[in-house]
Amino acid sequence: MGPKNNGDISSAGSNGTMCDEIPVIDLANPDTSLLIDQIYYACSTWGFFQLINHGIPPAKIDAFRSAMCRFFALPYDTKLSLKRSANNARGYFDDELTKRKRDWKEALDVGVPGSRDWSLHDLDDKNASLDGYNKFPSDEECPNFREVVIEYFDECSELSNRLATLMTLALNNGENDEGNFLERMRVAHTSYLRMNYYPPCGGNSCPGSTITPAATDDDNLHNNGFSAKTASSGTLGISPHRDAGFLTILLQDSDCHSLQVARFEDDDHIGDDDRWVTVHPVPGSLTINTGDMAMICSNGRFRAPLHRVLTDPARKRYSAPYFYNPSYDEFCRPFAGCCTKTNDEGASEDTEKNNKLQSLKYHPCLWGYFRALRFAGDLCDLGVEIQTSHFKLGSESSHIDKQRKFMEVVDFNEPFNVERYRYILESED
Ligand SMILES: O=C(O)CCC(=O)C(=O)O
Ligand SMILES: [Fe+2]
Repeated sequence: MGPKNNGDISSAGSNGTMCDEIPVIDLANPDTSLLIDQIYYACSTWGFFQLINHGIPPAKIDAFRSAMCRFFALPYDTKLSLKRSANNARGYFDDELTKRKRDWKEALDVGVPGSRDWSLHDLDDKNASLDGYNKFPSDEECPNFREVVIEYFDECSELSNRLATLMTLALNNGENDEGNFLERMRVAHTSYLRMNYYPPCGGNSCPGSTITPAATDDDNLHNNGFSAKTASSGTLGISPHRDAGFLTILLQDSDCHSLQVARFEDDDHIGDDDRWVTVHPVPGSLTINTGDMAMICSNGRFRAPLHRVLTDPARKRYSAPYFYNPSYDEFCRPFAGCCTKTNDEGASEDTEKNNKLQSLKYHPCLWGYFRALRFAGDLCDLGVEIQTSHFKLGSESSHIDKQRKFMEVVDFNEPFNVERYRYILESED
């Protein structure tokens, strides 16, 4: 059971309904049980919160932010030379598909090396992993970029571990029953940091482009080959999606209000503007959200919230989500503290506590399989995108069987290749 008290009166109306601002949580709060209550409330209602006093030194954030701007200002050809490919999920790209639609942005993904040793050459064989190899610009092309990004990455890894611990405490009544899961994730996480650049783009015109965004996805709208969709409120930088991993730490510009969170989830009305609440970043804060794996581990108590990004008609926007992900071979399953025990596990001994718990809602989900399918779906159309709903008990999804077959043949120390596994992956769902 989660804490009783939502712990954040600024986020709840007097009648218990939510106000339309995502909660702000102070990580330096010395009252740990209040902090845990606040995290439970935020993750189970919005799935989003803004974190202040998070402990990452402002100087490291500033250095990282300016390195990111320097990178995107490089000549297009230099960035293209770092392009990710069908068998390397890491690198530069400007053609991402979210929900099978192209986004209006450029991005660079870097992730924890397979060797977990940043001092090796990026293309060293020991650095191979399911997500591939990092592709940093050279020091001549972008001085100090690599060091600064790695420093920020390491800070995010540490902060993520701290947040994941608080989240599991929140789900287990303040008891750390999930120490093994947390420790496996700490030492073998497969996290990556995405740097995003959203060029200015208004409803009907995008500077630098003579073409209007209200075109089909396949039209070239930008000299980089972008295509865009329009929401009634503007062009979408990223279509509505949920983050796949355990949690995300998002660094965003505080003067751009482009990130929106779905307040109500009803797939029939996902495009309607009244479903979306804009995040107004508190200066110095980081925006945290829970992902699909946290939703499964929490047996559905934590939300993996839908969110989207609008472009801005006048301003450039930079953002950097750090996705904290489990080990590829981890089967994420609902924590014991969130589920009723079955009779043979001793439910009768603890009936009162059990009555407050929920029955098991999800099958275990192999993170490496989920990740591989999301990446494959970013690049090509494999059919319906994999979702946590495919792992719901009773959903009859073929993914349960496919992930078992995948686990039997996959080598997580090798870059993922869609074609090699297509015979398993192609979906009938
Ligand atoms: O740019 C943002 O604010 C959010 C980015 C995001 O949601 C993502 O990359 O998954
Ligand atoms: Fe996201």
